Amino acid sequence: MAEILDGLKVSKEIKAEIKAEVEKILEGRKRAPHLVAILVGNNGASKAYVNSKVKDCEEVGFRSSLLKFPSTVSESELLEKIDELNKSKEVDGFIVQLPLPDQIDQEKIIMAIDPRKDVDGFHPENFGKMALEMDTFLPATPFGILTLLERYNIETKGKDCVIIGRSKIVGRPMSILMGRKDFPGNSTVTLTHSYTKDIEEYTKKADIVITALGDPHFLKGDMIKDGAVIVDVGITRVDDDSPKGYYLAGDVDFDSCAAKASWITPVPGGVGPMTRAMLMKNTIIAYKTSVYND
Ligand SMILES: Nc1nc2c(c(=O)[nH]1)N[C@@H](CN(C=O)c1ccc(C(=O)N[C@@H](CCC(=O)O)C(=O)O)cc1)CN2
Repeated sequence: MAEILDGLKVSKEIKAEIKAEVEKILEGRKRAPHLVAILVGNNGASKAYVNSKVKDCEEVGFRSSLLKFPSTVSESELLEKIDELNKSKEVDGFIVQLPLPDQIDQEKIIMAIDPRKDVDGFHPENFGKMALEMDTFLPATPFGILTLLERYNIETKGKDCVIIGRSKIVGRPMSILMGRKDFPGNSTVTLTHSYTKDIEEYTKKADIVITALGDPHFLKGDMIKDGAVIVDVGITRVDDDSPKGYYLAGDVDFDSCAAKASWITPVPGGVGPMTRAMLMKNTIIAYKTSVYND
């Protein structure tokens, strides 16, 4: 039976470490780190994620601002706001919550963010630096997974790692990070996706499987090998009769995989809270490296 990679517990530890760091910083400086979040539209999950990021800021002692725009907002309005945030001496980092409505070109928005304030690590300059093993902001979800593996001392060196899903914010950066020359990394990585002929052929041989496809209960126990490490990034809201009206489903069929794996992340309480904690980490890095906060 697998042991749990407890993202909720580790995220609390990380936030406590950041809080202590902020308290120390504030002894000698004028202002707290400031994170701004831009939320466009009414997507229920996006609203919940952004609100939880604001709550995390309060918890660690950051200042936060939530800027809400209607789903009809124009691209130029958003670009104007981004320009303002780029120039502001009061803002250390900001994020634009994804996904964005269809009329907005996501790439244009990401390209407009000053890489020094891009605490999501999505700007091509930061993505490139990540690939080149240079110091930069790592995208929060992959950063969270690496940190979770590190805190549980999961060996990744020389392991076969299969990633399912090649999204720009999770699967693709994760595939780069797992193959980098630092810890945790040094894995042999296979990035599988919708055109992979037989995913099972890969997952059955993998020491580490990271699923990020958003297909509830996709990965079953008979698709993995004994002792594998299973990391579940998927969080899908599935409608049900509960008071909330939905439950959260991971990509992993938890019971059948937990029976065979050595380590496994739960949903909720695994990768999600780690994503939030690493955004706080990136924000304090942005604050410390900012030219404006002395
Ligand atoms: N600008 C960004 N947009 C999006 C990102 C991102 O990193 N930057 N990632 C995802 C969503 N995401 C962060 O924004 C995110 C996902 C999940 C969680 C989380 O805490 N999940 C909890 C369950 C929460 C719930 O009850 O719904 C868990 O898994 O335990 C936080 C953030 C897409 N967009």
